[in-house]
Amino acid sequence: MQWTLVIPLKPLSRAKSRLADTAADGVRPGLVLAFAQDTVAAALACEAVSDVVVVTDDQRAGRALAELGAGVVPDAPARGLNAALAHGASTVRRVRPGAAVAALNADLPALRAAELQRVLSAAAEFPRAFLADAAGVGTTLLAAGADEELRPGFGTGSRARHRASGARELLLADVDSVRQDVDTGDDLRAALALGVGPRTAAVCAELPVPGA
Ligand SMILES: Nc1nc2c(ncn2[C@@H]2O[C@H](COP(=O)(O)OP(=O)(O)OP(=O)(O)O)[C@@H](O)[C@H]2O)c(=O)[nH]1
Ligand SMILES: C=C(OP(=O)(O)O)C(=O)O
Repeated sequence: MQWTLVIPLKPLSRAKSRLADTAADGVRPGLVLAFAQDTVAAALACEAVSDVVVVTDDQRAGRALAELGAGVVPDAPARGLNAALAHGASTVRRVRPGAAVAALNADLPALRAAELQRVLSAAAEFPRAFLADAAGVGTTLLAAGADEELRPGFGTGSRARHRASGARELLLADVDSVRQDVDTGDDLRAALALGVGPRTAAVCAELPVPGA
């Protein structure tokens, strides 16, 4: 089964406020962009991924991610993360009705294509399925097969919300790189320990990140 990934990205200047103590205002937008570039590059390298659509109003990020091969859709609803994801999924399905779609966070700088492949293969067994984040509270991926609405419920406590919505939780071992989202300095250190992509590594080399 081939998937279209829908990746939401806030305007860089407002994104990842919880990383303010790790990356100052002057460097944080570049770090957030590097996370998104490494996420998109790994996603596009996954055999189960036919294409990637980024939902963002950020011009700089849109250009950089299009250069990697992503499609870019403006965040037309401007009503937050879940509205952006629903808009991305419906934009994909206007062009390709019945496409299998999966929402993936843009803050997965350690993402490995082979691990994403395993998650998507497992997701293909269910109408809707999701993967919990490393903290065990949130979600990093929500998948909807052909003819299923995505019905995204991302945000604080989304693991319980997605489970309650009837989506199947994927209980997989050895997919840490798909679970490791980066919200805080500790998350960044955990991602660096897993091994981040080249763009994040380059930005982090300039940061005073203990453990880097
Ligand atoms: N297009 C779009 N993406 C969003 C929006 N809100 C969050 N995102 C993205 O959704 C993903 C998960 O969001 P969070 O992990 O909470 O990221 P964040 O909002 O930048 O982080 P904080 O400022 O620390 O809360 C990230 O890829 C964000 O860039 C939104 O309103 N529109
Ligand atoms: C967007 C989410 O959370 P966080 O803001 O913790 O990344 C989520 O886990 O659904």
